[in-house]
Amino acid sequence: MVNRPDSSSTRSDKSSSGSSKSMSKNLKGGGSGGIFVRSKSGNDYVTQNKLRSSSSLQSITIKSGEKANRGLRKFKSNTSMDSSDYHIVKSSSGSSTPHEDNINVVVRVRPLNNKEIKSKDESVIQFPGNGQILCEGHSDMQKAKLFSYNVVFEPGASQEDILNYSGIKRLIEMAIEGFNATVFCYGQTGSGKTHTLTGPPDLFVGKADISHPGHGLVFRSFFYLFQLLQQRQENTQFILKASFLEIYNEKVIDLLNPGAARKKPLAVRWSKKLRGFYVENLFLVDCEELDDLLAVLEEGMRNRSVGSHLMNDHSSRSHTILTVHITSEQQAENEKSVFISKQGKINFVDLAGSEMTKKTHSEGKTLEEANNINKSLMVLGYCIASLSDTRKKNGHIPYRDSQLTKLLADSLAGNGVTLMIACISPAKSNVSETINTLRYAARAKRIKTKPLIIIDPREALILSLKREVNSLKLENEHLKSLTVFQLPRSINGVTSKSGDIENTAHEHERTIISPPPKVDIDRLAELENNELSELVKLYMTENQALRHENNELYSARDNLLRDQEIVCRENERLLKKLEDVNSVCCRSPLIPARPTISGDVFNFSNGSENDFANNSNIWKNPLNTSIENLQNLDGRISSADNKLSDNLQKEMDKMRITESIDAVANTLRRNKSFDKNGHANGMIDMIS
Ligand SMILES: Nc1ncnc2c1ncn2[C@@H]1O[C@H](COP(=O)(O)OP(=O)(O)OP(=O)(O)O)[C@@H](O)[C@H]1O
Repeated sequence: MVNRPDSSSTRSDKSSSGSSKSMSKNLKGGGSGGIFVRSKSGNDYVTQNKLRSSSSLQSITIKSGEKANRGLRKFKSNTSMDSSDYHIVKSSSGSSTPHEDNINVVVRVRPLNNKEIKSKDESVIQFPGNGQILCEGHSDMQKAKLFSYNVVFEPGASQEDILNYSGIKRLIEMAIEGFNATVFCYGQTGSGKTHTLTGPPDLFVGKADISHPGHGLVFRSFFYLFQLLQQRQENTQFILKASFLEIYNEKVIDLLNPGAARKKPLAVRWSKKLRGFYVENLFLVDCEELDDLLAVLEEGMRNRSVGSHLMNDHSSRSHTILTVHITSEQQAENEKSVFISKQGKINFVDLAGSEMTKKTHSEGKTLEEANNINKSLMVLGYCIASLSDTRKKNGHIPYRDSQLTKLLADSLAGNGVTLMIACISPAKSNVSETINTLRYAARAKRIKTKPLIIIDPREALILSLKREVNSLKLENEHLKSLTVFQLPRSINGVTSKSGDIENTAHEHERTIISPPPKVDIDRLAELENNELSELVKLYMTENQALRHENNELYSARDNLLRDQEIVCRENERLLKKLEDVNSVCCRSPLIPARPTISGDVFNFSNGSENDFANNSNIWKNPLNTSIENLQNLDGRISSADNKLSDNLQKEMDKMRITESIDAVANTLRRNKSFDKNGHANGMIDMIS
C-alpha cells in the first residue's frame, strides 16, 4: 500500500502483530528528502510528510593556518567551551542572513506491551499516512484528533528505520560540516525514548553484540558518523571528543566522572561570548576510534540514574545529554597555508518521561525525582509554547527556570539544527498523555532555528587580510609591469607632459613594504592572545602599505594615460596641419605634383625600402595607414618586442613631421615663392 499525500487509506495500529522484520531493505527513498516510503510487502511502518531539505544549510568555521589543537587543548585542560573566543558570525549558506529552519519533528509509536495486551488495553492510534496520526479522544464524546508531522514511525518500525528515515543522517552530516545539531526524545514515561535512543538496557551488560537489532539511534549514528569520516579522511583531518552528562534533580552530573560530580554538581553558566549556556568543567574524552565513542556510551549508560515504577522497570530518572564534538581541518584549495576548520557537534538528549505519579505510584525518592522531572518538562513546555507562538517568541522565554531548558536553549531557538522524536504509547489507558505529547510535538514543529557559522573573529580577520594582501600584491605587480613599460620614455629623455608622473613612478619604486614575520602555521595555536593581536596588526600594516602602493600605482598609471592622451592629440593636430600643407603644395602650380601618399607608401613593399627612404620628404599620415604597413615603416611604430613606448614613438613622429615641414619649406624656398619676410604665400604660417 502506497502511503502518499493523496492516499485516503486508514490503517489501524498493527502493533499487536509485532512484526520485528527489518523494513530497511523494503523501504524506498530515505533521509529527509521528503519521499513517501512503503514496503514491498505492503506493510508500511514509516510514513513521511513533505520534509524540508536542510541541505541548503551548512557551516564553516574559517581558521587560518591552524591545526585544530587550540580548541582541543582547552578540552584536554577540562575547562569549559566558554573559554574559547568563538563568536557567531553568519550562516554558511553564503549569505549574511541566516536561513530559518523549523525543528524537524518525527513521532514513534511503540507497540502495546505485554502488560497492556494482558489487560486488554486497546490501541487508540490510527495511521492515515502522509506523516499523520489520528488519535481517539479521551472519551467517546470527544472527537478523534489528527496531527501531522515530518515522519511517523509505526510500531513495527525497526531501530534501523529510525536511523534511515528520521533525518538523523542529515544532522550527522551537518554536524561534520560545522553545525550544532541536536536530537531529543520526548514522551511520557515508558513510551520508548530510551529504547529509541540507546536500545534495551541489557545491551550494555556484559559483552556488546554489535549486530544486535535492538541497538538504538546513538549506537547506529556513531557507526554512520565513522563511515562518513572514513570517506572524507583523505583530504580532511577529524578530531572527535565526547561528553556525557545527566540532569538529576536539577543537578548536573558528569556521567564520565560521576564520583566527584555527585558530591559537587557541575555549574551551568552563561557565556557572554558564546551567548549561550554551558557546563563548567565537563569532562571531554578523546575518541580516536569508534570503540572510544561506544565506550563513552556504555560508561554513561552504566552511570545514569535509573529507577523502577509501575509503568517502567527501567525508568530514566534524569535527563541525559551525550555530545560528540567534531572538529575537522581541511586545507583551503587556493591557499596552502590556510586551513578551513569546522567545529560542529551533535547532542543526543534522552529526556526523562513525564509521569502521573498517581499512575506510577511513585513515592519517596522516586516521587521527588518525578516532581523534578515534571517541573523541568513543564518549563520546557512553556519555552516550546512561547517559541512556537509568533507573538511571544520575541518576548521572555523562561530558559533560566530549569537546567534542562538552559542547556537546550540553543537547540530550541538558537543557531543549531534540531530533531525531536516524540515517543508515544498506543494504549487507550495512556490517551491523555499521548495527546499531550502529540500537542507538544505539533507546537515544537512550528519553532524555527537559525543555523549559523561560528567563527573566531581574529582568525577570520587574518584570513581575509592574507587574501587581500595576496590580491593587492598581484595587482601591484601587474601595475608595476605596466609602469616599467612606460619608463623608457623618461630614460630616453622624452619630456613628460606632467611633471609629477615620473616622480610618482619613481616614488613607488622606493616604497618598501616589510612583510609580517613568517609564523609556522602549525604553531599558530600556541601563540598567546597578544602575539596573535600583534600578528593581526602586522598584517593590517602590510595591507595598508600595499593599499597605499596600489593607490600610487593607479595614480601613476592615470597620469601616464593622461600624458599619452595629450601627446596623441598634439600629434594629430600637427599631422592635420601638415596634411593641409601637403594638399596646398600639391595643388600649387609652383610646386611639381607629387605622387599620392598611398601610391608611394603602399607600393613600397614591391620596391626597395630605399625608395621609401628617398621619398621621406613626403609626409605620410601613420594614422591613416594600416598597422601592418606601419610596422614595416622604417621601424617607426614600436612593436611589443622592441618595447619603445607609444609616447616615444609619437615624439619621433613629431621629429619626422618637423623634417617634412622643413623639406616643404625648402622646396618652397627653392621655388622662390617667398614674400619679403620669407613666408611662402601664407602657407608657412599654417605649419608654424
Ligand atoms: N519500539 C519499541 N519496540 C519494542 N519495545 C519497546 C519499544 N519502545 C519501548 N519499548 C519497551 O518499552 C519499555 C519502556 O521503554 P523505555 O524505557 O525506552 O521508555 P522511556 O520512554 O525511556 O521511559 P522513561 O521515561 O521512564 O525512562 C522498555 O522495556 C522497552 O524495551
